[in-house]
Amino acid sequence: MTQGTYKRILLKLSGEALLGQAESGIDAGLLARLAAEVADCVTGGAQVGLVIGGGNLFRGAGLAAGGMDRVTGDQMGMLATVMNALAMQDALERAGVPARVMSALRIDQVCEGFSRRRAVEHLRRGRVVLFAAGTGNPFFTTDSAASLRAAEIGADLLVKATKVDGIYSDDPMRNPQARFYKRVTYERVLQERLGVMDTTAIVLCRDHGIPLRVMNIYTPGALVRAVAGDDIGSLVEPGPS
Ligand SMILES: Nc1ncnc2c1ncn2[C@@H]1O[C@H](COP(=O)(O)OP(=O)(O)O)[C@@H](O)[C@H]1O
Ligand SMILES: O=c1ccn([C@@H]2O[C@H](COP(=O)(O)OP(=O)(O)O)[C@@H](O)[C@H]2O)c(=O)[nH]1
Repeated sequence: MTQGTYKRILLKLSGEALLGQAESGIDAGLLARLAAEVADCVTGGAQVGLVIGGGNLFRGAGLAAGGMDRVTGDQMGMLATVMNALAMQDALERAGVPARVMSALRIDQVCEGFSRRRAVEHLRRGRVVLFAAGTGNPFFTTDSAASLRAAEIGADLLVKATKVDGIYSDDPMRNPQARFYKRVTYERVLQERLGVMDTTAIVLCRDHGIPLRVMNIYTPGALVRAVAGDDIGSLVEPGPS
């Protein structure tokens, strides 16, 4: 990969990781650092779409485990992603980068509704677009929303910034013996059920030929390097398994 390979990227930020050192909600310092990194990518000429999870606030599956109706829980999870997106929009604008939240659920007094054409126009004008409320449907995840939006906007890279350094042979949080994969095919991720991203998201990336890079959200400078085409974290790409 050469420098500046990627012109339009979709970045998926873990909601859960936004907790950082905070006891609940969002770690303000971490948010500001991430916003500064996104700003560096934009200054460097990349168009950036962002999907933020909601796991620091609510997850439908967790609420359902406590007895709540699953669809209601997922709706709360989607609204949680809107809150995170608003916080990031604010942080980006304080970092000097214009940004627009577009929600898959209509909340007209708070942000724009999602429209692919308007999203692409915002990106062309140098605005970061924050795709909030996931896909707008229950039973999906923000990983799937990230793949979906990446395909819709024609992103040439999807970056998943999460709590681990990349993709391993097993969950590295549970199995310290897990082997790190620098490069891996979509097929292998699916066949070996490598759990770093859900199956729907991986299949969408595979079917639309979108390269996927998985990297650690806590590594300073990692995003700028990923956008510049540096071999950081793990890369999922087409090819024989
Ligand atoms: N094979 C694997 N390689 C890497 N991470 C894995 C793997 N299997 C499970 N995981 C776990 O997946 C997590 C990332 O997915 P997820 O919990 O959906 O996070 P996020 O909040 O970023 O969406 C990692 O923190 C890691 O513990
Ligand atoms: O298209 C979507 C995306 C998200 N969610 C809900 O929003 C929650 C937060 O998203 P996610 O778990 O993907 O966040 P992350 O793991 O990135 O923090 C999910 O658990 C779901 O309950 C949903 O119902 N539909």
